[in-house]
Amino acid sequence: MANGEKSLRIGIAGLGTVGGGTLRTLRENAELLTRRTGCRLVVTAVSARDPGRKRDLDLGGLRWHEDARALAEDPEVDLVCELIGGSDGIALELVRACLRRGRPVVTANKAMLAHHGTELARLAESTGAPLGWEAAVAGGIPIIKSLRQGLAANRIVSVSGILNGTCNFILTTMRETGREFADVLAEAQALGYAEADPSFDVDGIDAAHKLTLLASLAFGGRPRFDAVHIEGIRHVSAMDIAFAGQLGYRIKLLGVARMTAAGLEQRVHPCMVPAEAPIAQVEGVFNGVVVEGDRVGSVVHEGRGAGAGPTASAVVADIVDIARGLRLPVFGVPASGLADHPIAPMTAHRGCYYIRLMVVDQPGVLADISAVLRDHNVSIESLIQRGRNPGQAVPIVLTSHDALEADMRGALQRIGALASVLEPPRMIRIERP
Ligand SMILES: NC(=O)c1ccc[n+]([C@@H]2O[C@H](COP(=O)([O-])OP(=O)(O)OC[C@H]3O[C@@H](n4cnc5c(N)ncnc54)[C@H](O)[C@@H]3O)[C@@H](O)[C@H]2O)c1
Ligand SMILES: N[C@@H](CCO)C(=O)O
Ligand code: NA
Repeated sequence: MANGEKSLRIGIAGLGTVGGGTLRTLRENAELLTRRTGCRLVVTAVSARDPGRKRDLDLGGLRWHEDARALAEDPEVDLVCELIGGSDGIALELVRACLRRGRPVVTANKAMLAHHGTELARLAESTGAPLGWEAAVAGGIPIIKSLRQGLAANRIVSVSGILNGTCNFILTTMRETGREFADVLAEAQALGYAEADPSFDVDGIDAAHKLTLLASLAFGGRPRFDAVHIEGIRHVSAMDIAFAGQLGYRIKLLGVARMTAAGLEQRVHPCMVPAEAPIAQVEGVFNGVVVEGDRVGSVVHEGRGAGAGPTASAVVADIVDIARGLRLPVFGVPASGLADHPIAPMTAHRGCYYIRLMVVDQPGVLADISAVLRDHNVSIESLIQRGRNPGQAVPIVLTSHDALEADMRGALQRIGALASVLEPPRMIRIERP
């Protein structure tokens, strides 16, 4: 607060989807926010890359910084919102500079926190500067507050979620319309959901950034992005979406973190989830996170995970916390106490699997495939082979009982090498969150 007057002066770095939404929310809900915090939340300074760009925002009377890092030094700023993005570069330099001098920071930047979370948490703790990051995971869903505060009594068993709105929008639209992947991606980009580099969305990287942070908070460990098993949705085909429907499943890109006997399992990949499960009902750009606690049981969170309004909702909530004087450890425990959990390799994962093979329609093919599965301890739960096309390619779909990933991979390698199997096998894990 400046000179004892009841105001908190905010500097915003980055005036894109989230920065613009934040400025608007602070202005349009100003009176309400003042009543809730007891002080005026007033934007005094901004920085964006292109001062000449036409924006639908009134920037009159605001201090303009060519270099966002100047916000860390601006004497008319008490709190900085870092809404530029990118794991390194200006965003990281700005946040470091603010925390070093004890200036509060609110950020939506999951990439930066997934890569530099431990360092930034230590820095924040060393100067006592709050670092808010509710907007970084699942946009408007208050999942960070839920884990850090509401569920603080629980030993967390698992966290599973739809953490990328772009992928969920694409998968939902593909299922509903039968449209192509690339066509739907362009629409998600136009709607402001996608990352600057949309491969971050569709290759699962953005979801992995968010999972890294949720796992850190849930299990009190250092954020370990490098230890997440990541697969994206580029290879999910219309045929697999249709078979999932026939089997009573929907395909979702899930992030799952849980503590197993082999260590912390962190994985992001397409999953088949039962169509009636709460997470399967989370559609379009919505995100959903299911937390399993040892006391509370299962808690389901759902809401908008991307876009200007929902993300600004989370950014401003963090500003409100800081204005109210709330100070909480960045990852739920003091930074010096963050554990170094052993990491479970993906080959140690156990679960059920969907396998689709394109095979030559001829006698003996199924016998060969089931022999390989038997040799690798994989037990078949169900099998679909519909239609006939003698001598030509037909799909065979199998689902397995509980199996070890290492066994499944071994089996698929041998099955893929059979002369009667015409394309690389497609495998999608079945999950029941
Ligand atoms: N869009 C969403 O729905 C959403 C949701 C949650 C989190 N996020 C995160 O929020 C952050 C911002 O995302 P966005 O969607 O608003 O991106 P955006 O591209 O719309 O906005 C980023 C802004 O930063 C500005 N910028 C770039 N380099 C700069 C520099 N050197 N100095 C000052 N400004 C600079 C750009 O000009 C742009 O206006 C990212 O970390 C993103 O991952 C976005
Ligand atoms: N690109 C992200 C934005 C929200 O973090 C998504 O689609 O979910
Ligand atoms: Na959130």
